[in-house]
Amino acid sequence: MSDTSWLRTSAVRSGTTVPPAPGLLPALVPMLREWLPRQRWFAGKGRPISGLGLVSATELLPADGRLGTPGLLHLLLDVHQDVQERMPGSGRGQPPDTYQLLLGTRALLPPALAPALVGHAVGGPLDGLTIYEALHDPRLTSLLLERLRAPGRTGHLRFGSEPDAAIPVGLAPRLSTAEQSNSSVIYGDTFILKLFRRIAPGPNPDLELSLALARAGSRRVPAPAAWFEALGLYDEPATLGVLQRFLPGSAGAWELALQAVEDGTDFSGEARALGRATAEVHLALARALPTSTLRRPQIELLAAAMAGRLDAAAAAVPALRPYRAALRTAFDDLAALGTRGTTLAAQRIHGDLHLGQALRTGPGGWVLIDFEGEPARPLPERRRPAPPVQDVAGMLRSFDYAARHHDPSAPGAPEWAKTQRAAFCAGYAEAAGTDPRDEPVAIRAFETDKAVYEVLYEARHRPAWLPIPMAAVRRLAQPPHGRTP
Ligand SMILES: Nc1ncnc2c1ncn2[C@@H]1O[C@H](COP(=O)(O)OP(=O)(O)O)[C@@H](O)[C@H]1O
Ligand SMILES: O=P(O)(O)O[C@H]1O[C@H](CO)[C@@H](O[C@H]2O[C@H](CO)[C@@H](O)[C@H](O)[C@H]2O)[C@H](O)[C@H]1O
Repeated sequence: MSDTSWLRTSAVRSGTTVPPAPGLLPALVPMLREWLPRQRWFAGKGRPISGLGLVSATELLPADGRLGTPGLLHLLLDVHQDVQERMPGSGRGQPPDTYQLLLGTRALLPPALAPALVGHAVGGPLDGLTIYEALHDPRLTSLLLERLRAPGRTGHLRFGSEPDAAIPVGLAPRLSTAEQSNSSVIYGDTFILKLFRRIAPGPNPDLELSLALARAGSRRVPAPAAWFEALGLYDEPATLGVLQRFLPGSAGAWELALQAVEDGTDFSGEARALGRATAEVHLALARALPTSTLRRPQIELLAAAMAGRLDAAAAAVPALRPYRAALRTAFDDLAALGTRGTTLAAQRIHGDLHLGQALRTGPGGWVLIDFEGEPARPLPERRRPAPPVQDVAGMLRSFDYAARHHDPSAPGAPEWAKTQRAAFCAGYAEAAGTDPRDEPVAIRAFETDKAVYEVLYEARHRPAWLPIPMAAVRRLAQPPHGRTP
């Protein structure tokens, strides 16, 4: 029998490593070690886990040990991994990543885990309890919604909501099957709860920006209704989850674009509308949140960071190495802008804009989601004002992805992508009053930076997709001529 006393602990300070003493957590550790890397949202794939440390454990529903009665355990867990290049800036002494886990605990036999939960066991029995991924258990995800309906604290968890959020009782939950970096539960086609998997101190921009936009009256984002965060563990609260309006029947821009490529139908009207929507979001963000001006030192720093990311990506992905010098010129040209006295306007932006982040609620009715920024970058960096052309470049890259998805070397791909890219920029210019194509140096630098990120991302997560950003790398390595796209 294992000791479950740690289950009653409301929090353990960060930095505590799992003691090699008897107890449920030490017994759970080998199972989590094996289970974590198999999860879609686990960002540290390919690097061995060298240690796990408990940051906090909160029982949202105590496991009382009665047969079949589930308990809900909220864990924040530090995952230490052997150092290997991951993103620039990472090196020896790299801090652990903190992950959020929601675990169901159920006494077994009889009844054993319901068939729907069997494939989601983490392990056990430990102290008579089987441990499983709670998000597959509707009893537990319903409980989570109930908790969000009632603002207040449980241990180190604080639940908050918008004053006018009307969250009905009894909405049926289902776990989203979308390929995503986090985990989402949909409640009755009315709300969607995103649970951030990798946690950092400070407001998560997905909540921060969508709340600012919704409060400013923007209809280009699903309005947040409630959220929860970890308190008292870091200098600042850490956002753990956000409940937003679900857009039933919406269609993803990525799927619509792929369909258009396959059918050979025109997508430029939608691309133009998407450009307008992006510009509207940028204008609203610039009004609602702080802006800044990037001058020579900041522009040089920006270019140096891009060059650093290129070096780190080239170290990790050999296919990138022959293009490194040529790609580098894009960043040198950006730095030269600063040297010549050009300034760049910076503001809060989406930070990881691509077709997968836009949902269409009707013809031309685009809504943007997932304002988290690039998940691999540190949170303070993701919250810093940046030139809005970064988002434009992200979307331009995405049209290229859609064009090459079926066949990376399809002869029609460059032309299809070029048409959509031009339409997107035209739509953006209509709403913003400034045309991103008038900033070719910045666009090329950001596009190159994004393509480099994608090479690393695909090498890690979807090696079969690597030829898509590699085609862009070859294009971007050519000397620039004139306006983009
Ligand atoms: N408000 C919403 N309404 C409808 N579907 C949504 C909504 N928010 C997210 N989704 C769906 O969930 C998927 C994943 O959401 P996203 O915020 O991008 O998660 P992640 O950051 O984990 O990648 C989206 O691609 C979309 O299909
Ligand atoms: O949506 P996420 O926040 O999880 O973003 C990550 O995953 C994306 C893929 O799911 C990745 O996007 C890349 O692939 C897309 C097609 O699947 C394509 O539309 C994008 O242009 C391309 O960058 C994104 O980079 C990554 O951060």
